[in-house]
Amino acid sequence: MALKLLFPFPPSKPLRHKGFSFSTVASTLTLNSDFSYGPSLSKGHKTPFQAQLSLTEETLTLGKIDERMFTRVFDVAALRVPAEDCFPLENRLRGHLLNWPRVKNIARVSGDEMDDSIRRIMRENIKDADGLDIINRRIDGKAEGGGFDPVLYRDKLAKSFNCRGFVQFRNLAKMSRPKKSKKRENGLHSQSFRERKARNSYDIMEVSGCVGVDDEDMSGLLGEEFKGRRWRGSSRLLLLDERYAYKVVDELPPAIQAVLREYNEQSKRSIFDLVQCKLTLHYDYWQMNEILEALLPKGIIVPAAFEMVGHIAHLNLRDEHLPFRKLIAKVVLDKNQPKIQTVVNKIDSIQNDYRTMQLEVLAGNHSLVTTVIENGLRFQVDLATVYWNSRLSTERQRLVSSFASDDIVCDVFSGVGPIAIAAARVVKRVYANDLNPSAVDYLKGNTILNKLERKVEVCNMDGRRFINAMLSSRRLEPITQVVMNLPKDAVEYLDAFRGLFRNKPNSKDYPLPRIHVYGFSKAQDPEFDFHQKIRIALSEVGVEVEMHRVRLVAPGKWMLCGSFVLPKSVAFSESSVGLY
Ligand SMILES: C[S@@+](CC[C@H](N)C(=O)[O-])C[C@H]1O[C@@H](n2cnc3c(N)ncnc32)[C@H](O)[C@@H]1O
Repeated sequence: MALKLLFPFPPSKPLRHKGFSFSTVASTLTLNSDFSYGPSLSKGHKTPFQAQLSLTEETLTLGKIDERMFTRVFDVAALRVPAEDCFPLENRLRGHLLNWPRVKNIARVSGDEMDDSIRRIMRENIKDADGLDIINRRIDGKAEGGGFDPVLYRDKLAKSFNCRGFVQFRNLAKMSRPKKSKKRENGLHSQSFRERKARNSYDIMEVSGCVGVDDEDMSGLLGEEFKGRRWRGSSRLLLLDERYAYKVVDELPPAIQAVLREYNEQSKRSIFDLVQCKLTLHYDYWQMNEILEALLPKGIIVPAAFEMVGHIAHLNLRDEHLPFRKLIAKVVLDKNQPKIQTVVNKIDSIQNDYRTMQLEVLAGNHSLVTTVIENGLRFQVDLATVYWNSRLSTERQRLVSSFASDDIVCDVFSGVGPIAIAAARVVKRVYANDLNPSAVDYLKGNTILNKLERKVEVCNMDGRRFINAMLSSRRLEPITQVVMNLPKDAVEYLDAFRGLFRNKPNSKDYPLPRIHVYGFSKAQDPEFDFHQKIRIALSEVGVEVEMHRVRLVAPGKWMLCGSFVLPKSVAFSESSVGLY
């Protein structure tokens, strides 16, 4: 956070208190009736320019936000203290300092810094009222005998050059001028978020006036003889709690009064002032919900959450939000960059075979290809063509943690491979399949991305055919785990296991796989309901199923995982279901 402090404005109307003199600050302040702690858009005051700004149709429907509308100015009191006393005092005054989120309570004062070597020279040379003139002459290289001090020389050079070259010799300056960059438009709203973030300037503060000590007075630092001179030495502002914004010293808590008294009386170098500042908070300061609350029409619930898939924010907006979807997306993007680069909204519920979503890109770049990191693995996905759901990450972890190193896993509906590839880290071998050719392409890519391609064999066929091929094959090692993660339909595929083992050699001793099948249930007793569905699909009553509730996908609708060992009666059944 950088605080830009402009001061001092000439104080008006002096007050007096026990040896200190104070000034009130001329202000156009309108006190607000919002007494909650901390800054808010409804507190503070707007600049006269802002008063002319209003919400436009463009803002609401196209999401073109004039960020200047969100600038708010707050009056804050501060102690202006010598820089070196700042940290001890911060500790001592804890509880009395400003405690606003993301606002530091120590503020830098522009031009407050004095180089140590200058300080030393000041001490050594300034013995009388002409001392400053001597210093000035030394800076300008006109000092008698002394020559340049390296620090002062550097200072002088800094005045002759700037980043574009020589300040005074324009032709020479051209030679050292950096390449032209695009001229920035005027106004904060035109700067990109990154630029401002880089400069850490989401809150900018100005000192509106200085109460107590004449700013031209240097006597505190250099002794009485320098009263009335310009320089004051390094200082910082300790921002006081918002309760003290309009207080004079008499009204401050004893702890602060004691500090002021102590330092002003004891220290000859004291520059302790009570000053009144204007703390200006900009668009970047405010949180997503605060901005949306201010922008959306009253009565509309502010969307509070979104799902993140790599760099993509995935909104699930209600109908009432749809007219403002671009505005909402713009705020989501602004407030979550650079993590979020694209904001999309789901247009329709998932209905197609490949379980892909219909998405509308609302803000940011239009690429729906992203990389997701899940449990230390990297997955490339294209949300336009494949299925992905980050909310299932815990479930995938739970499932894979039940696998052993000698397992051979079949993932029937593997998508881009979050289960198959995670399993490949643990087990001996994985066979992964998906009907969607695009998912299979990404699956192959992801096995390589995670350096597990040698452990994963990828297939692109219908699930039923895959089950048949894998489990009835005589060439393959026995499959020990089968994952069927297609909650809408997977249970319907269980009949594919009927009779698959009847032709195996030594069939009666053949190890039977453990099947993990996913499904939904809206029933009162979801476990019972899903168990019934499994029994019916297997045409077998005596099957013991271990049930796990994965998550509530909609009010009253559970996603479940049923795990069971394929019953012998099903595996060796004489009747089998054909491939249709
Ligand atoms: C719910 S997704 C699960 C993907 C993956 N297991 C995951 O956790 O991300 C279901 C997947 O099954 C695939 N699918 C749908 N019908 C299929 C079928 N008949 N045979 C094989 N795969 C199918 C879809 O393309 C989709 O990738």
